Amino acid sequence: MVQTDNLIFHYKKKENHIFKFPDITLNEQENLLILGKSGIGKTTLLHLLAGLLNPVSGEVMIEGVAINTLSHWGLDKFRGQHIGLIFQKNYAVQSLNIVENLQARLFFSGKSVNNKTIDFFLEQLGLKDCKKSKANELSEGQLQRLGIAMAVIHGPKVILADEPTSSLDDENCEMVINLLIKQAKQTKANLIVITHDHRIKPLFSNSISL
Ligand SMILES: Nc1ncnc2c1ncn2[C@@H]1O[C@H](COP(=O)(O)OP(=O)(O)OP(=O)(O)O)[C@@H](O)[C@H]1O
Repeated sequence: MVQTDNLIFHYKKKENHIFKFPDITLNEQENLLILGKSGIGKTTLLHLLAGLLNPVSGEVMIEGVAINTLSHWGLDKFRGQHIGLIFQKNYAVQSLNIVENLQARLFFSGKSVNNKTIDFFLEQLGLKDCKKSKANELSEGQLQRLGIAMAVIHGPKVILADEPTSSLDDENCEMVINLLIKQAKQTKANLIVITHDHRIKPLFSNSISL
């Protein structure tokens, strides 16, 4: 479950540029697409939802926990266990191969490393043939799909995706969104995608525009 209440934010260096975000309420298994033009604050909202930024006022509740009340350490732990983040940039460890990156992700979220689960995601995301390739040997599209696998492999309750399809062709775009929707359904998670990629709008029944 995800709920926000009166979220207001500004960056320290831009105190007169105030963001006021619409309230979001997502019950179990509800997904949301957040649309909006470049620079409107989509990534900012996603970072507030992930607790990477602190609101000036207002609250973000995830699975009944007001995440902004957690300690720095508590928030890191909560995020590692319950939130799957897909960034515009990929944060895979460059010197590790695909399988090692996924093993590390599972290890750091406190989940047992299950090679069957890893193989399942590699198959679904079309990464099986390059599973021994290091991250720095992958194409942009392959890196983006690795980022998606890293975000969902530990079964988070909330999946937050920032432009997950920006470097994907039409075929991979639909495949990735369908996989995210399927994964969210399987683990009864909420999926929130922010984008200005209008190809994915028909795949969501629930959307807001900033
Ligand atoms: N760390 C920062 N410090 C100051 N201003 C920032 C910072 N990050 C973003 N901004 C500003 O906040 C505004 C919103 O940025 P944000 O990245 O949230 O927009 P966006 O809707 O995600 O854009 P895009 O679709 O281009 O990724 C922009 O004007 C941006 O310049």
